[in-house]
Amino acid sequence: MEKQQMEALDYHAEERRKAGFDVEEMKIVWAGSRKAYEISDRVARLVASDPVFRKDNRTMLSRKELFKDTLKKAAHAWKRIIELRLSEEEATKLRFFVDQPVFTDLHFGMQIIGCYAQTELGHGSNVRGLETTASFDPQTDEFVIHSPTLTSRKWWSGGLGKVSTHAVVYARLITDGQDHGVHGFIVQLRSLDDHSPLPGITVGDIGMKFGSGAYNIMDHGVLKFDYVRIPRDQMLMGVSRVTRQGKYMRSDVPRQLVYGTMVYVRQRIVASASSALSRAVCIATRYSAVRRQFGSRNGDAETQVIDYKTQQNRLFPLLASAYAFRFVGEWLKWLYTDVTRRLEANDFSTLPEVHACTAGLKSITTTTADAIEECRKLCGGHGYLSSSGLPELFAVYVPACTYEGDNVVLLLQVGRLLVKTVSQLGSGKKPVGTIAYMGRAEHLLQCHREVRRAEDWLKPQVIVEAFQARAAGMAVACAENLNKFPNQEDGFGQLSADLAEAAVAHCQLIVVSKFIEKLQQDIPGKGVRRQLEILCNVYALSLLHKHLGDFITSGCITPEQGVLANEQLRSLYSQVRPNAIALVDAFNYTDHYLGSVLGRYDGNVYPKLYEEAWKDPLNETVVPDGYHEYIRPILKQHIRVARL
Ligand SMILES: Cc1cc2nc3c(=O)[nH]c(=O)nc-3n(C[C@H](O)[C@H](O)[C@H](O)COP(=O)(O)OP(=O)(O)OC[C@H]3O[C@@H](n4cnc5c(N)ncnc54)[C@H](O)[C@@H]3O)c2cc1C
Repeated sequence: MEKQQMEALDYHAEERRKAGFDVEEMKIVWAGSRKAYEISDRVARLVASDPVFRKDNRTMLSRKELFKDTLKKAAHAWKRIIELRLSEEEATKLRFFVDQPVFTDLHFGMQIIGCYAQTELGHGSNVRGLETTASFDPQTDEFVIHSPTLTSRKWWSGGLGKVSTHAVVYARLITDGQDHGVHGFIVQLRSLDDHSPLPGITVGDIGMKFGSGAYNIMDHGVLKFDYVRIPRDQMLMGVSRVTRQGKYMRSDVPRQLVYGTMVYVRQRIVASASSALSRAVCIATRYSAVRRQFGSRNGDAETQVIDYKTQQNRLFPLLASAYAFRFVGEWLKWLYTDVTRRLEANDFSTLPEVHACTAGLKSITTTTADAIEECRKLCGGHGYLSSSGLPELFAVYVPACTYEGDNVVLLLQVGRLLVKTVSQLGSGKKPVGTIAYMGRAEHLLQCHREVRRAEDWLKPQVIVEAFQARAAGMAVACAENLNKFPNQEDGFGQLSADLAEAAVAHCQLIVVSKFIEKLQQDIPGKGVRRQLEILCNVYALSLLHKHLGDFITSGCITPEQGVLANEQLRSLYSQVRPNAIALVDAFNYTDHYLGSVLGRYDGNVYPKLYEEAWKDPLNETVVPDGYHEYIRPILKQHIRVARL
């Protein structure tokens, strides 16, 4: 009886019954392990049931209220972590599900709060262009930090505006009048007694950012130095140092050590991409199964919009991408361990490739921003409401395309490595890691794909080779075109759009390959592997269809084979369709975390949308503020032209 009642409330019950695989087992695959799943499930429910973590009114708060609410949640999260004696993994999950990060999060129990101040008003991507100076004064054994121009003011640093007491500041190191380029310094900004700025420091918030709620929870800051003195030992002296006499010296510690941290940070970014994308896809999929438009005959129900092939063609590749990004993120965790081990053994051989690979993956997985926007459109008009959760998700996610390296700038770094690899092919130097296939470029470009029927596109080997040949073909074409320029740097500039496209092709190959490798692992649970195979093929063939021009121009497939790939893709969509709701249930998101009326687990969308509308502050009164001043005069024609 109880089950019947539950199902009566579940508008997706029929959809869930259709699933051809074990959802509980898929949840474990998604979480990474049974233990990770159990922790995540428990902590998500804990957060969802705590009224302090409520966030349904977030987009309506003023900036000040929002900032204070964020601090309150962070303090409460910390209290719960202590009271419940949560492990580090559980505490991390708790902050994740609170879904409102603040700069104090990582700092509880510490005496200072730090931020990272590199970007300036005038320069971000071009770090060499930074203007803040750190001049050594041998008389006092101090550095003098100064902002010489308007464009040298630090800008964008998260946590700087109102919260941080200290910053790692990047500035041009000057000793004895000589400029040694940009180095890091630890600078105290605010008093530890009353939080007021120290002498010579001007600091504040840079103002409202894109969207309601969203990243406005964070105090990104502006910072100006007016000859601020810091002791010499506050320079970060890992790779170079300044002696008491003011002599600049490079240490023998390899500069490549910084790569380890970078791989870690980018691995986190890729993981967040799969979280944000899966969230948007979950909302759009559930709503697409509830929403009906057209198609009713003889009094039958209208068609669920998820049954329209155009909806599937837009939605299912995004669903497949969420899984693909999850698995490439898992692989990056392994890569980080591998890099750390190699660095400890002074083995730097794979670093250029690892650097390029993580830069490129950061760039292509943060296209999630476009995917969130597509999910909003997939939800039609209601997707544009704040209560759909999608506008805020988009606004909070979209800067990921810019921070930690502008995506285009990163792709160009990958492109450079690709053409360098091509140019070294004849020298006997073997490409390694994800770029190893370049060693077979000649073979890949001559060889033809064995595809005669649509089903031939289901063979992993065929897919991988097609992606390898496309990436190799584009890199070789760039290298050949580059050779036509007498000056290489001019060539890089002129060909930069092609280089970025070649980099995208290389990175998509990595994601496809890692998905296929995941399928070679032991995957228990009825039908789970089968669903993942379908999603993997959807991911690969939808990319192939989208970039068909690249594949055909590189000569790696024929136009007829492209048509067969599309035919196969349509058949795959039909196989995803009955499993779609279960595939998003496998993300195991609570309604609290999703924060979307459209994405509710029970699909009970319309009464909740209606209810939400009445919560808007505009509806607190039936006659709005401003009626007497501005609406009534129009209606009564009392406004005189002179007053306009
Ligand atoms: C939400 C958010 C949080 C941030 N947090 C921090 C922080 O905590 N600390 C910090 O120091 N900074 C932070 N930043 C700053 C961030 O790191 C920079 O904005 C980023 O590196 C991009 O630099 P930019 O703003 O100078 O962009 P620009 O480089 O000015 O980009 C403008 C355009 O020029 C293009 N472009 C630039 N160079 C090239 C090139 N060589 N070839 C082709 N095209 C090019 C870009 O693709 C882009 O389209 C944050 C930014 C945001 C949005």
